[in-house]
Amino acid sequence: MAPEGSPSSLQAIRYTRGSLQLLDQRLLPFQTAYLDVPDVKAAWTQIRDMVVRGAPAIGCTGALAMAVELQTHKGAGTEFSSVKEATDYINSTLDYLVTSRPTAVNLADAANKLKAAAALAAAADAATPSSVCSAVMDAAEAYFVEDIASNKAMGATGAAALLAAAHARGRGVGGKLRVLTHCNTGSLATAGYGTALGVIRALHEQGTLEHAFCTETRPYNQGARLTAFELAHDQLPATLICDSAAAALMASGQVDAVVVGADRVVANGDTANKIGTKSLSISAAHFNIPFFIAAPTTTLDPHLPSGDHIVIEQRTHEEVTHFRGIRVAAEGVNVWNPSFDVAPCGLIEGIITERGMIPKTKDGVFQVSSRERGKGGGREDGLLNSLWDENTEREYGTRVG
Ligand SMILES: CSC[C@H]1O[C@H](OP(=O)(O)O)[C@H](O)[C@@H]1O
Repeated sequence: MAPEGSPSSLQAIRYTRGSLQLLDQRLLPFQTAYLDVPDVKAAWTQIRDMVVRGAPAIGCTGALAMAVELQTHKGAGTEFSSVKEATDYINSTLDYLVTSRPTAVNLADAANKLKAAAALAAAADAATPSSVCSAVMDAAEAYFVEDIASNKAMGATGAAALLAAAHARGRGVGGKLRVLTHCNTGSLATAGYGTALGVIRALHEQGTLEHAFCTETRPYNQGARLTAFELAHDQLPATLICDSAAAALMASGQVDAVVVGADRVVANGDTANKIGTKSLSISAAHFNIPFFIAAPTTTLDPHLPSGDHIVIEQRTHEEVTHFRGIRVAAEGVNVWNPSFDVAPCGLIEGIITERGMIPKTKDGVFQVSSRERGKGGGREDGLLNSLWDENTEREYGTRVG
């Protein structure tokens, strides 16, 4: 099962019922290799080691790993002796999965939706362990397929938003935009097409992209290794810059808009994203360049009031001191390596989701609420969105991680 729109060489996730493989993104762009994911334990390690990365891709991987484990190791439910045994196993396994990386909310979002699917199935009159497991596998597959549909919808909304904001500031080249992005938010970070990079793809498809700029995104180099790979693959006009060159590029007048992804958008619109995003939002504000977030509603976390509540993942020293196993920093120095930082809501022009743009209130903050995640909201609800409603909010409350 591969959502259409993700070319095979850019397919981060390969799935059919009972089989899950991940493109090992640590080897890109030098080597294309897929790793099997036999169960949730393997998925936990591959997410932590960033074999797969990118908030939506992490959520999809976690959901599909649960599905594969139930199908191949639990006999699609026949191994459980009761409905309670099945739901208890599913819930505890999903809780373990969420501990692999704390900042991106998508993994917790996927876990909560699969728990909701299990709870709904378990409450049915003729519930059996197999019917509960089947509901969870269906929910996991729906989560995967819905992600690419979300990205396509976001692309269209985002392209219109960037054009309007840039033109309102008298920016653009013959109506076309020069757009700067950070990290990797494309097919390699999602089920396909991408979030912020999906907006850039949509501009290109509409003939309104003048040029794309991507930052290298130290220390994991998602930009230099992954986004540059995607832009070259799609033959988009693109230039790679060092992270430290972003403000100078803006000062040179070559940037009409900035669009980045997200790992967690909280209630007031503060947004956690790859380290360096805060700097970009401050520089964009200084140069009066519109700064947008593109994120599916699976990345919204209305339970946290503001960005200072977001857990920021700290990663290894070696990510900074070494590159592909070769030491590039002096011995004996300490390292501080937060993997994310928070763009303040006041510097964000708009939050682009598959349900449209989340508007800013008059006092310069956003009101991200669970209603963006539940029924309605402009896009035909898939299975999972119909599962996520106020009851689920009450029952599962604040997310883990
Ligand atoms: C659409 S991907 C969102 C987000 O995830 C990336 O982080 P990582 O590569 O560490 O998983 C980056 O922050 C992207 O913007």
